Amino acid sequence: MRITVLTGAGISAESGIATFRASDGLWEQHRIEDVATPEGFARDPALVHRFYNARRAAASAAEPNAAHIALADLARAHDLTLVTQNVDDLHERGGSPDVIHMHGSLARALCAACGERWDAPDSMSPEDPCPFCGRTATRPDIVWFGEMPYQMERIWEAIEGSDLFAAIGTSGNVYPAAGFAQHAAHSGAECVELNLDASFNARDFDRRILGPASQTVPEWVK
Ligand SMILES: CC(C)NC(=O)[C@H](Cc1c[nH]c2ccccc12)NC(=O)[C@H](CCCC/N=C(/NCCC(=O)O)S[C@H]1O[C@H](COP(=O)(O)OP(=O)(O)OC[C@H]2O[C@@H](n3cnc4c(N)ncnc43)[C@H](O)[C@@H]2O)[C@@H](O)[C@H]1O)NC(=O)OCc1ccccc1
Repeated sequence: MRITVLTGAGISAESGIATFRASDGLWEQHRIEDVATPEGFARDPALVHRFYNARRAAASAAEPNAAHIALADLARAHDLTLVTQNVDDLHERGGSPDVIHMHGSLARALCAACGERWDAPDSMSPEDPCPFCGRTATRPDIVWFGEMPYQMERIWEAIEGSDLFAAIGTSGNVYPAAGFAQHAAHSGAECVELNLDASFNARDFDRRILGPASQTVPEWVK
């Protein structure tokens, strides 16, 4: 079966990584405008680097959970396209061979001057020179609000060719990811969401499986 799976912060919650909209979520402690926009980075790059250095430390201290591992099993049994909004590497450490990080990755750095990318050190600062052009315009390789997500052609193609589309642990209010289920439904795919509670775009799904992902995903994959 051709399957496209979209994951969000909820799949990494049980690995101890904060989600965005929970009461103790990331957006409770930081204004999106300050830490996840190009304008915020231009205003205060040191603040933004501190924010992502802390998330990079949290991600490396975390372990993949049963939901990440179950999706690696699914990839062995089916033609799976795994798309994540998450910037952690728990899918890869959970055994998933090929993950599309549509919002970028904590593991990579990007030079805003020459566009080159390289493996990010644990801690980055505005003074870090680009190893390619030497200029100090280094940023995390993360897609911020107002920026175009990565590999969108490949994602739309996978969705249009899918028999089944599943969204796991995402609240469905950030676009274009929140529009994938509707697009999949229009392309004839069956749509299912696995979440703690119904998402903002719940109407786009044929059915939903409620509960913690580390329990529902292995059950669903079986
Ligand atoms: C706020 C929203 C309204 N704004 C947008 O959508 C904007 C603007 C916009 C575009 N189109 C629109 C249409 C309508 C309205 C607005 C827009 N979109 C953009 O700016 C996008 C880019 C958006 C990407 C921003 N970057 C992120 N992340 C990286 C940074 C970082 O990580 O720091 S978004 C970030 O927030 C989103 C958070 O959502 P979730 O992952 O779902 O997390 P959340 O906490 O919300 O929910 C967790 C869920 O899990 C569940 N859960 C919790 N625990 C568990 C558990 N244990 N088990 C199961 N489930 C669980 C909970 O119940 C909950 O449902 C993710 O996408 C995440 O990646 N870019 C763009 O449109 O570019 C254009 C363009 C076009 C041409 C040329 C140039 C540009």
